Amino acid sequence: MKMDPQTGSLEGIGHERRKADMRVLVMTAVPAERDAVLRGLRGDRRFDVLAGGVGAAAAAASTARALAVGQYDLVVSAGIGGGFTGRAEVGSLVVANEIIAADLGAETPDGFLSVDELGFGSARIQVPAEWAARVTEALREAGLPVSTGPVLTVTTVTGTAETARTLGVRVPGAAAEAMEGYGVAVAARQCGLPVLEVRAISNPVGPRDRASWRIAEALNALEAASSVFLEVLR
Ligand SMILES: O=C(O)c1cccc(C(=O)CC[C@H]2O[C@@H](n3cnc4c(=O)[nH]cnc43)[C@H](O)[C@@H]2O)c1
Repeated sequence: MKMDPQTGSLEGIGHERRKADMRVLVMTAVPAERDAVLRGLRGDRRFDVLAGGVGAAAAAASTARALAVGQYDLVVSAGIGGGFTGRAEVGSLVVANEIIAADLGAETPDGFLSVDELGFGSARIQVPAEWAARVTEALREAGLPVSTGPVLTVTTVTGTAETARTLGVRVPGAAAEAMEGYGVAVAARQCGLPVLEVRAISNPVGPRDRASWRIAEALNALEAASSVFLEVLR
């Protein structure tokens, strides 16, 4: 099946054909996330779900390897993540409208310069608006708390209020942070495929308190979201 990787447009493709043909690669970081997604997908053969490792480099390499051997129409980065206070609460879901490598750039005495500003490509990858809207709406209709916004990919989990503030200023409207989305998205883009990122929020972005992370709750939300993928990613 052919799809415009920028817009994700499926125009001209009949519903029945889409249903039959769509193949989706879901990339998580760790096995616990992969297993939550697999539970939600209930063995549907249109989806392959892999745990590609923590961080953008492992995610990009694992995604590229999977895309080299399989035929897919859509790539999804999925897992748990940190939520920006006031944008995404613990236990809720975030669907990315943009995937941003938030610390890819250069520090200067006058502040951070992104790779875009440095003239070395882009730290931002757009999610096709049609897909982001469709998935957000379906999750909401399923009764799951969900928001849409930029999801940041960071190399270091934020551990202070100051860094949380800095990131929020760097990317106005930032909804969540995680560590893999940009890597998955770069691999997908190089193969001409559209990408989505969905995060289940396990912790607030801010002062580190690992003991308070609600991982089980987030994995349950990820499982519930994945069961919605069955209906909407077709
Ligand atoms: O300990 C466990 O049982 C467990 C189960 C599932 C996942 C984990 C992880 O620690 C996954 C690491 C993964 O989580 C993302 N993440 C979560 N919160 C944040 C955050 O605040 N900032 C950045 N990344 C976050 C990240 O994508 C990691 O790959 C443990």
